[in-house]
Amino acid sequence: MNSRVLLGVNIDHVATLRQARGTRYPDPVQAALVAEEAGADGITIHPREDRRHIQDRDVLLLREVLQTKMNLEMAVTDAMLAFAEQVRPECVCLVPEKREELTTEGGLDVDGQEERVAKACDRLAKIGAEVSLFIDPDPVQIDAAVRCGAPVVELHTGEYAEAQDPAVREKAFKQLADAVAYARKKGLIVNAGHGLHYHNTERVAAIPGINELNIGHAIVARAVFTGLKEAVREMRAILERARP
Ligand SMILES: CC(=O)[C@@H](O)[C@H](O)COP(=O)(O)O
Ligand SMILES: NCC(=O)COP(=O)(O)O
Repeated sequence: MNSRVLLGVNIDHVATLRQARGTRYPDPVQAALVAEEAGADGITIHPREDRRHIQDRDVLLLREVLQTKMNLEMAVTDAMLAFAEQVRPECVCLVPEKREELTTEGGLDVDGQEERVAKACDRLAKIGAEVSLFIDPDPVQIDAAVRCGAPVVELHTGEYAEAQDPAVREKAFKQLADAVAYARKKGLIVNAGHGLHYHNTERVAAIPGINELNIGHAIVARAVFTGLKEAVREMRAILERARP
């Protein structure tokens, strides 16, 4: 029987709500503990270079209190690598960042900056972090990830998740499913995420070979109406339904 699909809950946008007024609430640290109680297998946080949401204080406190695993998303910069060496998360996911972007727009171009990414992977492996590369579902990028020595890739599901035209969505889904199979053949652990919500996640979770889905914005949005515990439980149930 296939092992269950893991759920990584990204709590960035709890911090977005806090930063909107500069208050001390809602606290993403409290959100992480609630998400863990509700069934999250890990907590994803993305201290962006502009610190628009997650703050260093959040990361340092979470390091002390998380009971599952910390997946630290970060840009490939010396400053963020040094921060990861200070924090020592279980997992680090290297993502592209542009200050002007509303959210992550594409996957990391590993193929175009292989030496830089390989050095980052090596530096993070030395602190015992499991390194994941957030890439488009593209065999060229998957091959580059293998060359860089990353054991994990997280495939960007944005094109599938945000497609309005059914034909475009189906094409993006097939590209994603083919990329999962290709990456698995290369011996990689395959995660996925970005833009997944309560109506488009089940079929992604059902793709054979998917290890973990990282989902945040949709869970936090649902939590506004149902509460975070229920929102995580509902997403957990979708993953169980996809792969009983
Ligand atoms: C890489 C990815 O898709 C997300 O994990 C990332 O955190 C998105 O950035 P925001 O959380 O700032 O929207
Ligand atoms: N890496 C994807 C992630 O952590 C959450 O992305 P989203 O669900 O907030 O779009």
